[in-house]
Amino acid sequence: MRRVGIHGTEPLYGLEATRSIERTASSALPPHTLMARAGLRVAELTRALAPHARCIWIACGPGNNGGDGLVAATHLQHFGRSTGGLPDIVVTLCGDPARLPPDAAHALQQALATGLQIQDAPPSSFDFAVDALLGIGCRRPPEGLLADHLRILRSSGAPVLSVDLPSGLDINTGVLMRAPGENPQASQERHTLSLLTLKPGLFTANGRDEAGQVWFDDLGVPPCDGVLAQAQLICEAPHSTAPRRRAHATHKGSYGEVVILGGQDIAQAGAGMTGAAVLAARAALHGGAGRVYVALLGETPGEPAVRWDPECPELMFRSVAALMSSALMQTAVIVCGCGGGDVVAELLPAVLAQAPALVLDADALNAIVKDSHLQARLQERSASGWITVLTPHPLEAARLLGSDTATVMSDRLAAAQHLSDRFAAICVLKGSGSVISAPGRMPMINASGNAALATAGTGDVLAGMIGSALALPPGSFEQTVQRVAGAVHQHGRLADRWIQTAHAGHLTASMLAEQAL
Ligand SMILES: NC(=O)C1=CN([C@@H]2O[C@H](COP(=O)(O)OP(=O)(O)OC[C@H]3O[C@@H](n4cnc5c(N)ncnc54)[C@H](OP(=O)(O)O)[C@@H]3O)[C@@H](O)[C@H]2O)[C@@H](O)CC1
Ligand SMILES: [K+]
Repeated sequence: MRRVGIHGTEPLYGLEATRSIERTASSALPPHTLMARAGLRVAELTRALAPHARCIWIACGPGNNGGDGLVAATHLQHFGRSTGGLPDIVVTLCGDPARLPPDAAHALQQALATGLQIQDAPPSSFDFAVDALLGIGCRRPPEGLLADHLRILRSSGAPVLSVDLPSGLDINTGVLMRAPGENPQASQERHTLSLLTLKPGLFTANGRDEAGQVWFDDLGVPPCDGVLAQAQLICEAPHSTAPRRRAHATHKGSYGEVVILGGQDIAQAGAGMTGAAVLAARAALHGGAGRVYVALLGETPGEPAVRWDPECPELMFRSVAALMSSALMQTAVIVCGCGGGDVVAELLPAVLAQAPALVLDADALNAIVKDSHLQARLQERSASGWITVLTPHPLEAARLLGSDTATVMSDRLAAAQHLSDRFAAICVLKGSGSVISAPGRMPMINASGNAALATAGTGDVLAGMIGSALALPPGSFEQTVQRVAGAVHQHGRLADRWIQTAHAGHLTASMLAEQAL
């Protein structure tokens, strides 16, 4: 058993693949072996997480997830007896014992034979709970007595260990089907022990919040040949642009150029968004790009409102006209959008036609939604081997796909992949558990980051960091995708470090940009 999210990458298996691995492993082992292993692991983790608990509630459901809970309860009761009777183990079972599936029916039989009693109701108070109500067999919102138990479990505030998946969480999408009237405690300590496979739903959409700390045990089953993972979890940056990895005999030209095109001036409709472009530019610079340029949109020709950034004098400001006629359009990574407003639409035909490496964010994405010609130009870029990275948040992704946010959030992996396939681009779908996809490749889910990033401007910082990652000398397309994933991961890691080092106050985007390494 191990803690997940610290090192390397992890394959994530959806429902079909997990069922297939389960079938193959079960048929090669004596009956009930997998459940016996699963229940023992749940009991061991429970003991490790709650060594001083006086009352542990094990809430079992009507399927094999409940069977895991029954095996765990049998072990915990045995451990308790050998250590003087504590903790008190209270087991409930939602479901008709006569209709349990064979593995769970066997687990019940064994449990009763050791003297375990099944209670009619949850304990009035408990200091640790095991959620063995529903696992990968959940297809609809929890209902009946099971929903009642889930409500009690999630509103109690006591720490919870979920077996395999938090009950009601969709294995593939991470969408939580809530019990009616459920009022979860956001501060509740949560753990999930994923069995046999790690599942994509644990790491995106509602998954991160519901699962808490994820643990994994493969139940002694090696990865199966021929069973395809649905996604890959990125727990560590695959490629770093950190300066400490630089060779000695290099110079600024070795680390490429980034141009930020955005940051609408306040003279434009009275809505100034200069800060968005500056944040992206600072992030690109701190992220390691050799030279960073900024071209602000909507300034009066000949009278640039912003000539330099006193807090970051390394940034080089250019007028849009000078930039658009310069060789930078071909040699630099162009990051286009960040606070660009409506003006950006006028520039996009030239940008799409000239920039071999392009990151499109925010207003640039919205402009593309409105113009089918721009969409066609965007699609055509990959034929020349040009790189485009789209960085939508869920609403921008919905607009690009002609759907709505709820539909995007109902299957984030599919939405990102759909965008990549449709526009022949690398897509970073932002939000909890950002998804990185590319045409014809397995999507990735980023494991780093936290709610400290939920503040204005952090998306601009990400666009700048991606720009600096792409500014390195070009590699294969696969390397490019990995660099984008590395930048996304690093962006999340900065926020993780921020909360781990107990900084006072909120993380702002400019602080984030300064640390972008
Ligand atoms: N077999 C093995 O090798 C291994 C299996 N393992 C474990 O088994 C788990 C999968 O077990 P599973 O397939 O029995 O599904 P599970 O999640 O327990 O639920 C099915 C039951 O719940 C019911 N139900 C569904 N939705 C409901 C709702 N909303 N509200 C109320 N009821 C609802 C559903 O009823 P039905 O839909 O049939 O009417 C059915 O009775 C897996 O996650 C892992 O923990 C591990 O030990 C590893 C080895
Ligand atoms: K569960």
